[in-house]
Amino acid sequence: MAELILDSVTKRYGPITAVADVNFDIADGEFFTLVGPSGCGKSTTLSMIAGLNDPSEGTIRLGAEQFVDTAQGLNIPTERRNLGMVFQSYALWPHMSVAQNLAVPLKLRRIGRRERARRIEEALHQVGLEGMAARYPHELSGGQQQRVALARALVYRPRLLLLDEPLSNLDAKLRDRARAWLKQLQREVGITTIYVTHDQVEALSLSDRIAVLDMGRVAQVGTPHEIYAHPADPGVAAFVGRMNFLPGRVQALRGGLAEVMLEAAPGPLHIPVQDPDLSPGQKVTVAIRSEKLELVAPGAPAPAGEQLSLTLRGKAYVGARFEYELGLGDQVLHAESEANLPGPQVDVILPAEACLLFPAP
Ligand SMILES: Nc1ncnc2c1ncn2[C@@H]1O[C@H](COP(=O)(O)OP(=O)(O)OP(=O)(O)O)[C@@H](O)[C@H]1O
Repeated sequence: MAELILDSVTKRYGPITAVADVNFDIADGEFFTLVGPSGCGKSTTLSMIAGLNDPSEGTIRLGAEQFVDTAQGLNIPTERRNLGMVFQSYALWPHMSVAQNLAVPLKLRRIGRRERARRIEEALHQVGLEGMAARYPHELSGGQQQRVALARALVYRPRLLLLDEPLSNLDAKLRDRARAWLKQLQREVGITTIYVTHDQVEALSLSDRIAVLDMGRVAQVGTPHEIYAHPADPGVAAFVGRMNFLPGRVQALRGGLAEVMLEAAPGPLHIPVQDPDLSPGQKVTVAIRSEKLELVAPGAPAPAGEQLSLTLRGKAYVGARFEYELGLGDQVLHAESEANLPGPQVDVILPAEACLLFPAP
C-alpha cells in the first residue's frame, strides 16, 4: 500500500518554477531519496511535504490523511502532520540538556512525565547515546549532536521522517559511519523516510528508491541499481557515477545491435539497442562508465571489445587504484585501473554491453 502520495505538485515563485509537476508514491517503510544538482528543487519538495512551504498546485496525502489539496484550498499545518524532521543544522537548544531537548516535542504533545522518561531512554538507546542524557550539546561531538537531533525527531514516533542533508556537517570518515548507522536505525524503526542529498554515494547506499530531480522535474525514479545501470537520460547518467560521453552516429541497425561510428575514433562500435526509436543516420551519444573501460597493459592479451588507442593526459594514485585521464581527439575520458600504465598511449577496450546509447539533440 502506498503511504505518501504526491500528485502533480508544483511550486512557483513568481516567474520561477522551483518544482514542476512532481508525482511520487512512497511505500510504507520505504527509504526514499531526492537527489540532484543544487537548485533542482529537493528542499522545496521536502518542505512542501513537511508543511513548511505551500504548493502552488497539487495534492499530498499520507495514508488516508489529505495534507494538501490546492483545488480545495486544503493545507494541514505542519504541527498537525506528525512528522519527524532533521535538517543540516541540527538546531538543538544549546541551553538544554540532551534529555530536555528530547522532552520538548513530548511536552508539546502532552505526554506525561513517566512516559516521557521512558521514551527518551528508548530513543537514546536507538541512537546509541545511552548515558548521555544529562550532557549539553556543546559537550557532544558533531556526530553525537546529529544523533541527538535524530533521537529528537524519532522520540514522538512520527509517521514520516524527513531528513535534509543531515550528514553534511560531518567530516568524511564520520559521515561514512553515520550513513551505515542511519540505514540500520531506519530499518530497525521501520519508519518511512524521505531523504534529501546532493551526494550520490549517500543516495545509492542508503535508499530503497531514488528520485533524481533536474530543474524542478523528476528525471527518473528507481532503485539505486536501476538509476546507476539504466539511467533514463544523459543528465541522470552524468549525475550518478562517473560517465564518459562520446558523440557518434548510427550507421545501421541489425540483430538488436546499433552500428555506431564515433566522431573521434575509427571503426564502428556494435552496441545493444534498448531504445526502439533509434534509426539509421541518427546522432547519438555513447555513454560508458569510467570503471567499465578496460585498460590493456602493454604486451597483455586484449579482452573482447572495440579497442581504442588513447593519449595519456593525467594519472592519479588514489590508494586502491589509479585514475586516468585519457585523450581521444579533444575529448577527455576518465578510466581507472589497479595497474600503473605508462604513456604516451594507452590501449582501452570499450565492452559493447557496457555502453549505453542516448539519442543526441
Ligand atoms: N523563496 C524563494 N524565492 C524564489 N526562488 C526560490 C525560493 N526558494 C527556492 N527558490 C528557487 O527554487 C529552486 C529550487 O530550490 P531548492 O532549495 O528546492 O533546491 P535544492 O535542490 O534543495 O538545492 P540545494 O541542493 O542547493 O539546497 C532554485 O532555483 C531556487 O533558487
